[in-house]
Amino acid sequence: MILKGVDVKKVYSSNNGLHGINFELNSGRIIALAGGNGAGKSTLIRLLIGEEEYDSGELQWEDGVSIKYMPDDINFPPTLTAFEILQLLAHLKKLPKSSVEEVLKRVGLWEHRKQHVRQFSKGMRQRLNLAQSLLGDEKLLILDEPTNGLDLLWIAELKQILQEQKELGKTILFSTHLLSFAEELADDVLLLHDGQILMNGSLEEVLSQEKADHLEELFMRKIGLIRQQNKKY
Ligand SMILES: Nc1ncnc2c1ncn2[C@@H]1O[C@H](COP(=O)(O)OP(=O)(O)OP(=O)(O)O)[C@@H](O)[C@H]1O
Repeated sequence: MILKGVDVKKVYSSNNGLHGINFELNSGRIIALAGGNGAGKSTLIRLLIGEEEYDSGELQWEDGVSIKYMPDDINFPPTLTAFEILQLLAHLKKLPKSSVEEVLKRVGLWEHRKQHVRQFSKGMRQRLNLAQSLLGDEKLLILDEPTNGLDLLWIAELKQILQEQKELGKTILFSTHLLSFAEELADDVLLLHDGQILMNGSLEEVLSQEKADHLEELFMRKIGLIRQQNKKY
């Protein structure tokens, strides 16, 4: 297990956030952190990468976990080229120059490496964002809504890229509100709703336990139940 979350609580003044969640993330898996708007996905990611402190509870990390993060948006310096940006990052991390070429080729930006980032489309910026997250050999790769701005071809390519990263021995956690995407890619799922966990475990187990064919069906069923319960009180 790479991480165990015990009663992790982070509540904002709005009374929203994460209300004491318990979960387990297993190593070497692709994990979907799924849920609708305001479910608490970004909040959890901020706690995992240490950008924010939790109010109470505990994150019990396996020894020596290093994290690489792909934010949902990066403001790259607009006057630098894609190559210059990645070269700078590789230099800071003492990575070989060849790693820059490798990741730029993998995200289809090698031909555009000499272009300034301000000329990039949203999808190209997102692929550069993905490329920076692929530089290095951190054990855990956390991606915040990685499909944002990607077209159908690149969403398919993203799935392959993340599978390749898993084959390299990494653990991958990605957030999404697209349950079909989560289902196509993930081994495990952590499904949040209103700062609570609806489901956590292997996708196969979760679906068979709940006798559902798809995550969406299961999600709608659970949400329906929650709404009914709330009506009663
Ligand atoms: N800094 C903050 N101050 C107050 N409330 C916050 C803050 N950050 C998040 N929240 C609230 O916490 C809840 C969870 O937000 P979060 O951004 O984690 O959800 P999310 O699952 O990432 O949603 P989305 O898919 O819309 O990005 C929301 O109700 C949000 O309004």
